[in-house]
Amino acid sequence: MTNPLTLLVSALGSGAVEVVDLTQTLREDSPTIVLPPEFGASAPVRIERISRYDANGPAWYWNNLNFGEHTGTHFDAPVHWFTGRDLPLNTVDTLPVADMIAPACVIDCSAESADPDFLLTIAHVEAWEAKHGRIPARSWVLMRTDWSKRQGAAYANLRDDGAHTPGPDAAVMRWLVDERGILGFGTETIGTDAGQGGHLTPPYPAHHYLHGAGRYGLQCLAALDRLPPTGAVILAAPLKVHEGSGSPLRVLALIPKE
Ligand SMILES: O=C(O)C(=O)c1ccccc1S
Ligand SMILES: [Mn+2]
Repeated sequence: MTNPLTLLVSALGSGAVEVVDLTQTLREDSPTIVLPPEFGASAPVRIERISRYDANGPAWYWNNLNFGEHTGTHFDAPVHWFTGRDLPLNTVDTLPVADMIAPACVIDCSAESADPDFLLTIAHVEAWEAKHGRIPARSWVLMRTDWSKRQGAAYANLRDDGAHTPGPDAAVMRWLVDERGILGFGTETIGTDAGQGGHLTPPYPAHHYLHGAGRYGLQCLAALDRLPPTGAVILAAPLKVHEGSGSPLRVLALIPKE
């Protein structure tokens, strides 16, 4: 039998499988989640040059990096939320590596997301399933909003009462986890939850139900408009940080070309 990895390498070489980068560049101006002022805050991204072929290092260029775990395009592990705090293998350094490669279902909510407070519901997902088939267990569900096309303040979309960005409602997150057994939920926005998700019941339902079931989140994704509704395979391997709750990472999609 042909080694399936040989087939994959051949398909990559011939262009039969395209690799798409779903990652936003991690920069000093990468936005971080804004929580109510009484809570701790993520550190801003710092890229501190150590040397660049100069007196501090004549033949080499390197930097010190300083950033919060939940910055830029990043991965949420179950330990990140209280509902997942006591689960086994719930940190980025212990979660099963087999979960780092998985298929994706992409739900296009780009039109609806003209309303920054749009919430994805079960009805939206059932309408998607009527066209594309049932969401397979252990799949990523990626909510395409085209929010990654926004720049600066329009991306964070902060108002006096916090961020206004689209996301899932509580019922759909419970349903995706309990009835479809998804591996995780991914968004283009700064959180897997809607910007006003703290006012839903339970608060931040994507975090609540995903991590309570030992499932994962991906945030600040890009280029979801380049993915088909089904058929893509996602590579998402967070940094192996001791007892980490999440990490910035490179997220890649393998897409079969017709
Ligand atoms: O996981 C995140 O980046 C995120 O959205 C978040 C981080 C910390 C506290 C609350 C939230 S809601
Ligand atoms: Mn996060």
